[in-house]
Amino acid sequence: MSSTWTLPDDLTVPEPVEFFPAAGEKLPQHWSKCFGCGDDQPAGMAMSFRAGNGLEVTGRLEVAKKYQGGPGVIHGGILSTAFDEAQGMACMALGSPVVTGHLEIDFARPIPLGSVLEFRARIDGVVRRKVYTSAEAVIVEGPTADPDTVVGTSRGLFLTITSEHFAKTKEFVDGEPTSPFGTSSV
Ligand SMILES: CCCCCCCC/C=C\CCCCCCCC(=O)SCCNC(=O)CCNC(=O)[C@H](O)C(C)(C)COP(=O)(O)OP(=O)(O)OC[C@H]1O[C@@H](n2cnc3c(N)ncnc32)[C@H](O)[C@@H]1OP(=O)(O)O
Repeated sequence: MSSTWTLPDDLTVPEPVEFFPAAGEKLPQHWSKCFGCGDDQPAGMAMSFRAGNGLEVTGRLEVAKKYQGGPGVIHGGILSTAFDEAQGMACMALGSPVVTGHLEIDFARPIPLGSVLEFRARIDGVVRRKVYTSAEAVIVEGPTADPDTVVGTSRGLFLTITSEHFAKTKEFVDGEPTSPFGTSSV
């Protein structure tokens, strides 16, 4: 791995908000039209998430045949999207919407089509509006499944935002969302 990623000295580690689900419970979608997790997005990746301990979440992705990059393996952009989603969902523990500012991925092992990936993502700490996150992925089902072998890692900086952030792009939403703005923040 080659990276300039470093955690700042003034990092603080927040407590999850009180309405964040308990460990093992499902997380709500942040936005039903989301390509990563929305159930109102037929073309999407349909990722699902559960709360972990503290500031960690776990996510699940079934690697469909349409996600192919090289012969028989996942496209790197799909894996990057899944990390983006997983680390964004970890930020739900703050109770504030976020967007990705910076994301960097290491692709450690080939991931065959038909695998089921588990993502373990967490908030490492915050500085003002900056949320530092990291994650790993393992294959939990499929021909090369091994929950102890990390197949990809990621580090990402997310920024907390207000609902104003999406005011200018609201008119471009495709169709009527099943979960409206206001209840679904990003
Ligand atoms: C239990 C129920 C809970 C319910 C509530 C929870 C709701 C759900 C919560 C969460 C789920 C989310 C799941 C999402 C998953 C998918 C996410 C995506 O894919 S998002 C799409 C891609 N990203 C964009 O489209 C952003 C585009 N970029 C921007 O809009 C801006 O650049 C933005 C907002 C990122 C920053 O702009 P500025 O004007 O607001 O802020 P400035 O002043 O520039 O920066 C603030 C600080 O951040 C640093 N910064 C900003 N960008 C940086 C970067 N790229 N690298 C390093 N530092 C950066 C700056 O240096 C500054 O640092 P200094 O405070 O001064 O120390």
